[in-house]
Amino acid sequence: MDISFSSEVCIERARKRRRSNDIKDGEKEINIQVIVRCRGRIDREIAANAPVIIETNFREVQLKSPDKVLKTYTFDRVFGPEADQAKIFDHIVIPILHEVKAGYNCTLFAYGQTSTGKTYTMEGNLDIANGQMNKHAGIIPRTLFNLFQDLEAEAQDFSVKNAADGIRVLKQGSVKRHAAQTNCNKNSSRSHSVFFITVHIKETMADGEDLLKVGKFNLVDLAGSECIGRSGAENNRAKEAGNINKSLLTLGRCINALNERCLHIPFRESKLTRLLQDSLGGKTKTCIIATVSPAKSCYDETMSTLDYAYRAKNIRNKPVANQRVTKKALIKDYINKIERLEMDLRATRDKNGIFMSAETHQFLVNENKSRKDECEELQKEKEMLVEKALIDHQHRKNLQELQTKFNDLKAMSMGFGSTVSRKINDAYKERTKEISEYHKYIDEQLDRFEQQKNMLEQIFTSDGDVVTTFFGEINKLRKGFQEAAIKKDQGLRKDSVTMLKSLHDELAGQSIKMQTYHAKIDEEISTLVTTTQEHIDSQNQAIIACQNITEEAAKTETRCLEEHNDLLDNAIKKECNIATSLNEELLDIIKKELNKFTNAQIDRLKETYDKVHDSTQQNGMKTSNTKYLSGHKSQYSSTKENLAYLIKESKVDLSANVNNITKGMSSHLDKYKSLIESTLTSLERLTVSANDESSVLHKQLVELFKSFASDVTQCYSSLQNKMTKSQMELESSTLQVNKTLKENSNALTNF
Ligand SMILES: Nc1ncnc2c1ncn2[C@@H]1O[C@H](COP(=O)(O)OP(=O)(O)OP(=O)(O)O)[C@@H](O)[C@H]1O
Repeated sequence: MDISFSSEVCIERARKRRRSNDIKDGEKEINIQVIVRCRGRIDREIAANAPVIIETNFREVQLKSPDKVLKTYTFDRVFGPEADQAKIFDHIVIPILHEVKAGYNCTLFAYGQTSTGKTYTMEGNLDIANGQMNKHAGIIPRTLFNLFQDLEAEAQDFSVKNAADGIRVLKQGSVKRHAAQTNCNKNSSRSHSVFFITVHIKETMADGEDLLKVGKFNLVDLAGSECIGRSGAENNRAKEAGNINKSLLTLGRCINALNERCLHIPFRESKLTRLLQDSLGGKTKTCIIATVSPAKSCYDETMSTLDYAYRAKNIRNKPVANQRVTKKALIKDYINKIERLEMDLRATRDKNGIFMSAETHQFLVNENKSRKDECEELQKEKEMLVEKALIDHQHRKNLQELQTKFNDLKAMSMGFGSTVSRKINDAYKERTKEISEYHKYIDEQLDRFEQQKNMLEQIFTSDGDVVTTFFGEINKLRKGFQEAAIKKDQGLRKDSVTMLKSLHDELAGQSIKMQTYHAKIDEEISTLVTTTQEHIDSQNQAIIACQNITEEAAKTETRCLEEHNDLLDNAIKKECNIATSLNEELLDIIKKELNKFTNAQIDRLKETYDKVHDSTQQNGMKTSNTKYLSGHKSQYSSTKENLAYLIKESKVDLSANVNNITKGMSSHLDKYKSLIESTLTSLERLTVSANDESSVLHKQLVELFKSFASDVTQCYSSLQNKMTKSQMELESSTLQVNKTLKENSNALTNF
């Protein structure tokens, strides 16, 4: 259970200031301030000879084993066992109090394992002797004393009369705060405590108008952060520890989410984080005091506390000073609030409607409507994102197809390259073959020439001149032929080389083009893949955030409906019980009255009869007036019979009436019950379809209750009519009986 106490301090500064001096907020972002306080060893640790593993040094904490430093953490400030309560207050709290007095909202909370000194730091010893606080007094009493010291110097007007008054408020709260013994701490706090101090500072302006500056100081003493097993908490203690762990776990998750700059911070998942929402990443100035034990036995918990605190250091808040308001505006604001609360109270007392004022109901309806709108917007956004995701999917598919095509192209181009080079090789081989064949042919021709030359030389040896001339011609021819052959060969070679070169050049160009093309496609595809991936990632993130918000909204909505449902449920049950007990009481009264009446009538008749009988006997008229008496006797007995019949009839009538009333009542009661049951069923149905329109739910609830109220009124009025009718019938029967009795009595008198 979370407990919060509240106290208000109002400081009036008579100092006159000009309006132009108002502080304008810089709205700068600042980190949460994180302080570590390590206490000395407590008796239990000394008795167990627990070695000390922590060393503190101005801004550093070192976790040590006997011979080496295991880990070093740096914080805004670190205090060791030598730092007493006064030092902590002077160094940490005094600067915060200045901010509070300047109109900022500030939060200071103590976090740490059980028995590390959170409560000692926040509350300490609350005793006051001779108007002075104890030297072990913690931050809260010192804050109160400090504020009231200020008041004694300058103030004239305040709501909490003095520091002792404030400490009394704190003590009252502390009594309610659940404390129990665990393995680690004799007097362990099993809940979180939040002490709010609101300081109103009045300043009178040059024009005589009063301005109020409001600063709030939230002092939070969290329950121990230890794990259940280690603390030795059992049964209910373990359950408490579970709840504590849940809220501290949520606090840790919020700190992590803030640290990682996540879109969604799960503040609403626990009451503690809902309370501290503005203190974590909000407009409040926040300071965390992490308390640790120096003992080795607490090594794991100390490390976890220091890690937790270290993460919190990165959270950034944007403190904004509260607007100064005129006294009138503030009072008007308070009056409005009080009026709203009074209306709610009246509505609850009168049990009219749904136990809340129409304004609050309207406010809830509006809130539900805006939630519904928000849900619809989120739904639309979700649909849009799903659509986009589908497009992305298609995009991906296209990309895959493109990739396949590209691979095919690549394979094709590689195939083409190898075909071309094979063809070139083939052509080259062919040409080489052709050239070598040509060479062979020329060589053969030359051989033939040589043979023919030799032959002709033999034939023409006789005529030297002719032969010489002939051979000269032949040689000329041969030379020409050789030259032509060489030329032809060269030409052929040159052509082949040129052709091969151009083919080679063309191929090289093609290859470069191909490579460029490949590179370009590669680049395009990788860009496309990266962009698509980024796009998909961001869409996925947005979808997750959207889902979280939607789930959160749905949860809140369901919780809200459940609360309303419980409220209505209780109201209906209460009404039903009242009606049943009223009806039963009424029936009882009627039955009793009827019995009383009937018995009285019978007694009276019996009495009259006895009197008559006695007087007849006493007067001795039995013998002399036998005839006369027997006449009267028969008249009397017939009158008696008549009377008995009349009484019987009226009794029958009365019991019929009672039956009728009972029947009517029980039928009304049944109707009433079935109405309540059907209302409950509709409520359950409405709760089940919590995602349905909340405003419709509200309308239906209002309608149901209207018809319920009119049915109840009808039931009561018909009941009342029946009662009146039966009362009238009773009266008339009574008159009839009285009349008959009178007649009987007259007859007896005459007799
Ligand atoms: N700085 C300190 N100097 C002297 N004694 C201290 C100091 N800090 C804590 N102690 C003592 O240690 C014991 C445990 O402290 P305290 O009850 O404040 O722990 P806690 O962290 O609030 O524990 P829990 O989470 O179980 O409530 C108390 O007896 C307290 O007086």
